[in-house]
Amino acid sequence: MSEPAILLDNLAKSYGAHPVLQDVSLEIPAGQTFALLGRNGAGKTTTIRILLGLIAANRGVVRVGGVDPAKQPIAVRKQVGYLAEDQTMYPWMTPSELCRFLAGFYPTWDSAWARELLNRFELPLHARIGRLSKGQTVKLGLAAALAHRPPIVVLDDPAMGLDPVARKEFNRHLVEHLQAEGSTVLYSSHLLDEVEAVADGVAILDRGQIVRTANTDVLREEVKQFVLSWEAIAEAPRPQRLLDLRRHEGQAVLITDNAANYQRQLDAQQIDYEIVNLTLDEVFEAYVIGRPEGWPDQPAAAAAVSA
Ligand SMILES: Nc1ncnc2c1ncn2[C@@H]1O[C@H](COP(=O)(O)OP(=O)(O)OP(=O)(O)O)[C@@H](O)[C@H]1O
Repeated sequence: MSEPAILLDNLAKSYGAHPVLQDVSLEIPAGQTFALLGRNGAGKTTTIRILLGLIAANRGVVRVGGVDPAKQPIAVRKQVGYLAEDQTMYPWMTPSELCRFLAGFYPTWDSAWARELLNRFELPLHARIGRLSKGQTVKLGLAAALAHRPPIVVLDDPAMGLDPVARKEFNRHLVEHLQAEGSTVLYSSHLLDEVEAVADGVAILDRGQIVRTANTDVLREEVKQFVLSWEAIAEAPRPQRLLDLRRHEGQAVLITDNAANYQRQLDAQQIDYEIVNLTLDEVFEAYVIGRPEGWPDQPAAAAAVSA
């Protein structure tokens, strides 16, 4: 098998005594678009900054295009197009001047491609960057990240602060680019619905740990909601991997990421249930805010627990 474009193995990072990443492992094959999902403070930016060699991990192996960013940060930056969460660009420059400036740093800078990206994103070439809207600034950041034709693209929450239409437009540009270039993309976000249209795979990061890595189709297939009567739940088996359990209007509403297996178990016991497909947003919520506690052992306990 060929080497993954991005590899993290057993990564750990603390700020002082505060652990931020613990045992983070991830492999992104070349050519894939991968979303790193997590709530605010989950550790997405920290992971990305380690990947780019901007900060060092305390433990673990990191390889970007086969290179260790802690040892060769410049070699990594040359093959990565990076859009930072909080990009600071010189406000007095124009997009056209910024491109000329950046071209000096990247031997592979493609001026014709840069110009085409600026046109495609409908950016004014000669307006001061400080005068651009938030959406235009993000698009300029994307153009700057892509214009040296990097094999790997890392985007830290690129759609943050954009309105829904601008986010869709941004994603459309991104998808078009990906189809044209075949780059590997790591994309951090907490906007699931949009990620769904773009990503081949996702990793869900929760409080510094990866709680699930999967292809988006697999996630939708494996993670489902079951609704059964609260009385039935006392007789029903507890799902092997229960992510959430709520009581709602006399019914048990539960989410498991082993849906096919649980369905077989319920069928075998002839327990009535309804099965509900979830959006990627709901899947994400089940992993990061699901509460699997409160499974009743006996009918008496079942009557006592309520959401
Ligand atoms: N330089 C720093 N010093 C101390 N703590 C930090 C530093 N940078 C980040 N942290 C802490 O590390 C944790 C993870 O932060 P990080 O920015 O990686 O999260 P994130 O998932 O990118 O969040 P967001 O979606 O809000 O950008 C947070 O608790 C944050 O306060």
